[in-house]
Amino acid sequence: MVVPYKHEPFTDFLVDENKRAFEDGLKIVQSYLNQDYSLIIGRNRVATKDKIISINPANKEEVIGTVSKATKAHAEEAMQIADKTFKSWRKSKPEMRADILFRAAAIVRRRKHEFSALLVKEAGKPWNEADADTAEAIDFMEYYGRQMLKLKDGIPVESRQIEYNRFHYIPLGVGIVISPWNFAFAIMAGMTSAAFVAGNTVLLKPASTTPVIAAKFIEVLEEAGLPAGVVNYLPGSGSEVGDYLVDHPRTRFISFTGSRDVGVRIYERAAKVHDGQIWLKRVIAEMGGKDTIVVDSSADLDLAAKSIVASAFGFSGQKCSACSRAVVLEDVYGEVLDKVVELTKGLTVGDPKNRSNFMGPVIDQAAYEKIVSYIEIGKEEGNLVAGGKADNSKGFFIEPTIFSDVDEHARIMKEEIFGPVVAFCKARDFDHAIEIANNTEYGLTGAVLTNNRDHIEKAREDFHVGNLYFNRGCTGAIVGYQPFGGFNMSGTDSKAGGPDYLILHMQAKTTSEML
Ligand SMILES: NC(=O)c1ccc[n+]([C@@H]2O[C@H](COP(=O)([O-])OP(=O)(O)OC[C@H]3O[C@@H](n4cnc5c(N)ncnc54)[C@H](O)[C@@H]3O)[C@@H](O)[C@H]2O)c1
Ligand SMILES: N[C@@H](CCC=O)C(=O)O
Repeated sequence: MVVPYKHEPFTDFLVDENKRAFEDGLKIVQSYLNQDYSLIIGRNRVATKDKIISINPANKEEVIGTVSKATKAHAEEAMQIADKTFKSWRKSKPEMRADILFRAAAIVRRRKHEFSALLVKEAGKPWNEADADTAEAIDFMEYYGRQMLKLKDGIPVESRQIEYNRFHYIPLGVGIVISPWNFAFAIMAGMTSAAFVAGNTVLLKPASTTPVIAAKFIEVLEEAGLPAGVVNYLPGSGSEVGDYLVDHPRTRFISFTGSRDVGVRIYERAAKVHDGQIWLKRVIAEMGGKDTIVVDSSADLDLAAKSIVASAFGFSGQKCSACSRAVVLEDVYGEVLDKVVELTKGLTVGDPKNRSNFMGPVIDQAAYEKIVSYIEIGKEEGNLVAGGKADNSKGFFIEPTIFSDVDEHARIMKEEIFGPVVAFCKARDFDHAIEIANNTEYGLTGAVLTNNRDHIEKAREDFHVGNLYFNRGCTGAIVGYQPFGGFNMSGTDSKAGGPDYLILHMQAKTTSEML
């Protein structure tokens, strides 16, 4: 009997023992920096000449690892293996597949701080953010394993006396999992786990900035007993390997998390039926956000300020759920802004290997340039009241930045920046605040700070986001507690870590036997 699911607790780093354990994790990771990682295609480790070099975004000189880079030929070989493996894997017992996930979760839990330390180095995550990423990876494995056990016998349907009807779920086939770098462990592991525990085989293309954590995850799956060929590891260029696999006629589904533009491209390409293709591909896409915290006149303003700061600047604002817009009712606007500026001035930015730094770097040069260009746009569109400086001499560091008095239609109020930049906008009244909150093409997360019950109910009905929070920040959904995913251009309305997520990786079959 499997014990009921509970989310993995976060580590309290004020406890000396935990702090030391994390420092040990950093030492372990340091001992295996700069190793070479091969592609994994079926049973074969395939080393290529062309490499992806994963670097530490806080220290560009430090190489985390070199990773073989798949070509289209490797993608084709992996597709054939995955397709062949599907023939046996689809018949494997769901209990066995779930057990592999439970074992994998246990292995990661035992090496938790090592995995988090790797995220500090490879993704530039501060300790607490890295700890939460690893905890979420564990949660996804534990949760999806249990969901599979719930779904394995299907759902009861009615039968007449002359017949026996059954309704159960069967897997889809080969799935392409394309994951982002920002939850380099949790999202990559969650998408992969959901796909294979449902009985599919997988070609995993991790983000090119964080391929090493994905390689380590595959090692864990192997140790947990996952047969060769079920999950194949194929780092490579999105436009080359990604397009090839998305277009492939044997691809049955694509599970993608990343930016709006790449998501739309995949969605469009997947809609085309290629020669030899005998199904319509399914696309599960989780995309960007432009997330808003609304502060009502009745709110606890200290709580509001803390929530904005944590949601805007945690992990340097590089969360799809990050608060990049604070919409504040005019009578409390000045007070909230002052409090947020004050808290922000106390934040430290630096190498996340030192626990004292609240914020680390942004992920790479391209992200750095994009964010800096939005800071320049912000200077035209609002008043710079905190931060604004950036330094990429050693790593990609950008100060937490606040713009005040930004018009509701300004670009920094509409476009995803994906960095530590928040725009403040004044609302006339609560209805106006919700109108502003809904005025982007996204619909991922949002929060409302209020003590007005009518306003809570209005927001519940009219604030059109997949994850809406009251009297807290807008980041930090927990698997199984706050299923996560957005509306409109934030994706295909799926909910990762929710009770209906696994079904997206399966198809329902009805059988009816005459008695
Ligand atoms: N909704 C969510 O749950 C969620 C979660 C995390 C991140 N995100 C979003 O992800 C973005 C940040 O992540 P990112 O920078 O890694 O996104 P990205 O779109 O640049 O890349 C995501 C993945 O797609 C791959 N890719 C790139 N071009 C491709 C192509 N033509 N075909 C197939 N694959 C291709 C990349 O290599 C990477 O593995 C932000 O927009 C953020 O909001 C959304
Ligand atoms: N699930 C995470 C965000 C994932 C996207 O980056 C959160 O709720 O903050």
